[in-house]
Amino acid sequence: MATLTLPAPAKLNLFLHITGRRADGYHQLQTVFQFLEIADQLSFTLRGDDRLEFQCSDSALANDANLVVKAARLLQAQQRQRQGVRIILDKILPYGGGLGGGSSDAATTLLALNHLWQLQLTVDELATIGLQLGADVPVFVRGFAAFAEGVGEQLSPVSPPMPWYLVVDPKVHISTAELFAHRELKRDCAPINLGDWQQQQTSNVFEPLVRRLYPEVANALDWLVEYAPTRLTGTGACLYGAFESQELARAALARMPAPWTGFVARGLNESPVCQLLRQASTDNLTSQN
Ligand SMILES: C[C@](O)(CO)[C@H](O)COP(=O)(O)OP(=O)(O)OC[C@H]1O[C@@H](n2ccc(N)nc2=O)[C@H](O)[C@@H]1O
Ligand SMILES: Nc1ncnc2c1ncn2[C@@H]1O[C@H](COP(=O)(O)OP(=O)(O)OP(=O)(O)O)[C@@H](O)[C@H]1O
Repeated sequence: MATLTLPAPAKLNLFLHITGRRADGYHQLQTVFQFLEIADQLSFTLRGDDRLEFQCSDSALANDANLVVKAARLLQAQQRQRQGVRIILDKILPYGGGLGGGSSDAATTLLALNHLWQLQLTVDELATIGLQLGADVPVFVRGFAAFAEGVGEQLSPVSPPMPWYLVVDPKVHISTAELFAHRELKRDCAPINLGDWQQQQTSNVFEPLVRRLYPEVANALDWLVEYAPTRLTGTGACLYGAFESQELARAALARMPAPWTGFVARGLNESPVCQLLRQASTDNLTSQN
C-alpha cells in the first residue's frame, strides 16, 4: 500500500489586529502569518476498503473530534467511489497555544488526501473546505507566508525576514473563543495597508488582555523581552522572541525558568508541505510497503 508522510508546520502571528466584528460574532482581522520550521508529522496509507482509521501519539487527541478526522471526512464526501485511509499523527507541537497545530494538521490532511485519492480539487477548493474547520486552516493549505484579512482567509503573499525564534510555552490554557468574546478586547484598530505593515506600529491586540488575565504569560513576556523583541502568537498562551542567530536563541532558551518549556525554530515563508507534495507527485515520497 502507498504511504505518504508529510509535516504540518506551526505558524506565528507576527502581529494581530481586529478591525471589526461580523453579525455572526466572528471578527475581522488583519494579521501576518509566518510558518515555523517545526512540525507535527502525519502519515497516510491507502486502505483496501473504505474505512477511515486514525491513530495519534497523544491519546488525548486520538478521537473523532480531531481536526484530522474531520478534514478526512469532508474529503471522503467529495469522492465518487469511497476509498479509505489509515492516518497516523505524531503530535510534536504544543496545542491550544496559538501555534495553529490543529489547523495545520487539518490542512496537511486535505492536501495529502486530495493527492492520494486523486480528487483533483484545486487549492482554492481545498482552502474553502478548510475554512469550515477553522479560520487558520486556509493559510496552511495555501502554504505561503501571508498578510491576512477577513476572518483570516483572505491571503496575500508577503516575505518578512526569517529570523530564529525562541517560542515559549508558559503552560497556561487560554480559550480562543472566550478571549474573542471578551468585552475589553480592542476591536477598532485602524486598517493598515498590505504594502506598509512593516513600517507601521503593530501589536497583538490580545496581549494586554492576556497579560491581565494570565499573570504567568505576563511574566514570560517580561522575561523574554530582556533578550529579544517579543510578542504573543494568536490568542496565546505561546509567545516568541526574534533572534539574529540560532545560537543566541538557544542561549536564551538555556536560561529559561521552569516550568515553562520552549523551542528554537527558524521562520519560513513557504510551508514545506507544498514542496514535498510536488516531490510526491514524482513518487519520491511514495513508498511501496
Ligand atoms: C487567533 C487566530 O489563531 C489568529 O491566527 C485565529 O483567528 C483563530 O483561528 P482558529 O483557532 O482556527 O479559530 P476557529 O476555530 O475558527 O474559531 C475559534 C473561535 O474564535 C472566535 N473567532 C475566531 C476567528 C475570528 N476571525 N473571529 C472569531 O471571533 C470564534 O468565537 C470561534 O468560535
Ligand atoms: N490535530 C489536532 N491537534 C491539536 N489540537 C487539536 C487537533 N484536533 C483538534 N484539536 C483541538 O483544537 C484545540 C486547538 O488546537 P490548536 O493547536 O489548533 O490551537 P492553537 O494552537 O491555539 O491554534 P490557533 O492559533 O488556531 O488558536 C485543541 O485544544 C484541541 O482540543
